[in-house]
Amino acid sequence: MSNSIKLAILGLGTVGTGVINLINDNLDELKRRSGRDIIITEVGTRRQRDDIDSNIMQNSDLMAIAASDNVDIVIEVIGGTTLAKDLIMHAIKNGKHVVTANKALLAEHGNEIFAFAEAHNVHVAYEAAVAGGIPIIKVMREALAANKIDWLAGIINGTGNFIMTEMRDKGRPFADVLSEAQELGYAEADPTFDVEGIDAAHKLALLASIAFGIPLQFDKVYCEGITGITLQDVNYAEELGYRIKHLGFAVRRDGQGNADDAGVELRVHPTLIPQDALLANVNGVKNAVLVNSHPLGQTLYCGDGAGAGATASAVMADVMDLVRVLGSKDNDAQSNSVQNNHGHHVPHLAFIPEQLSDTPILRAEQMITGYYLRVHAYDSPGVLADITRILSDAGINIDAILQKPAHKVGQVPVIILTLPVVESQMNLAIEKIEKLDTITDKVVRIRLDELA
Ligand SMILES: NC(=O)c1ccc[n+]([C@@H]2O[C@H](COP(=O)([O-])OP(=O)(O)OC[C@H]3O[C@@H](n4cnc5c(N)ncnc54)[C@H](O)[C@@H]3O)[C@@H](O)[C@H]2O)c1
Ligand SMILES: N[C@@H](CCO)C(=O)O
Ligand code: NA
Repeated sequence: MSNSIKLAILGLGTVGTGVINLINDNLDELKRRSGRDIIITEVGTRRQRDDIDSNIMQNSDLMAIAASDNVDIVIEVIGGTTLAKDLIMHAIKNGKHVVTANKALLAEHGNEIFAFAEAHNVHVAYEAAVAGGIPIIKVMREALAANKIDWLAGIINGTGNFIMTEMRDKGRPFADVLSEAQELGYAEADPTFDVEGIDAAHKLALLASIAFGIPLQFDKVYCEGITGITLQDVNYAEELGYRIKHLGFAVRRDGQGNADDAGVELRVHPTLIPQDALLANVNGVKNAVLVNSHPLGQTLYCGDGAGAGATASAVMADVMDLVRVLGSKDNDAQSNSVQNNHGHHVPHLAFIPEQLSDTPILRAEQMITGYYLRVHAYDSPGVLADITRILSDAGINIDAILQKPAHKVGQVPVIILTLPVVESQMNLAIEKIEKLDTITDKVVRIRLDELA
């Protein structure tokens, strides 16, 4: 067995450069832990860079690197879903293990990529794709392997959490904080992925698959971002003892006796959560994932969700796992039983592929959540009674009501918190409220979860 493990890094942006720096900084640590020399042999870059060690081959032909004999593990960190996919498929075809941070690619094409990797007896590792440096993939696939997961909720976009935190704590404008997140290397190449919730939806699709043993179904994730959140709602929520966080939820529902309503909820959206909940106090670029499993109960995993160092940490954790797989492959090859190699790594989606289930993903109207409603009404007698009657007729329980002083002459904002309700019922109730003569604007609604 050769003592060195040869890495190729495709893409030298925030993450690719972070990986080079990590290897330089922690070379001894990596060797002491793995027993191997971890060396970068090739990098894929558009232009020659003079800050790269002259022993590393720089090449703008990334497909050639993906097939190179001088590479054991290909690290894909160019991003995107076209060339990145071709490169990963090419690497797999050429017997290379792959490490990727690319959640967009895996959420959209992961089923195909993982099947292709299984067929070629190699592994595609993706710790960096979800919650940055937090080892959530490893925890859920390995440490929680004996549990049945009932639900998970997480702050899984660092850029969004950074923006919401800075807006709330310092009153900074949205666009300013987003620019800073881009400078710090947190944001996606197209930052609408961060602020419209798409990046969180990509990650949620991955988390849900490894939680419940279902195929990746990004297209079925209900997705709302943070662009519609106003400081006014942030402040009202705080007044009521809640904080607004952008969260992803994957929840198993038994349908309460109705088989049609049994399935999995997959949703990302701003959410009011109690101020004293641990997740409410995860700020800045930090991510956190709360997992409720049986018999363990609730566990919380927290750390930096984006940035060069945190992401490189996750990429290299995958490399270290693959070093062991490569070691065992060498051993298997010696005993002519490469097939056994399957047994040396965890299934891509945590469950063996033939056991993935076809549990349905519930439609938005079937989702069950509490609500924060902001209703603007003329300050006239009976208006509050009309609103509460509509809600109670729809079987919606009110948890709290706050009537604020008029902000325009004669118009008062009324804030209502509800207990969990099926979305279709809430839609009907809001439609009726908006038809009242005393209501002046569209009802603002934000979901609410006690995280119990
Ligand atoms: N930045 C983070 O905090 C973070 C965290 C987790 C995951 N990710 C994911 O990691 C991946 C990379 O993110 P990043 O932040 O490093 O992006 P980036 O834009 O900083 O880096 C990508 C690099 O790839 C290069 N590249 C693109 N196409 C190329 C080509 N054809 N040939 C050569 N080079 C090419 C670009 O020039 C750029 O330098 C993305 O999939 C992203 O979603 C990023
Ligand atoms: N843009 C992503 C990078 C980490 O996946 C974020 O801000 O969370
Ligand atoms: Na991670």
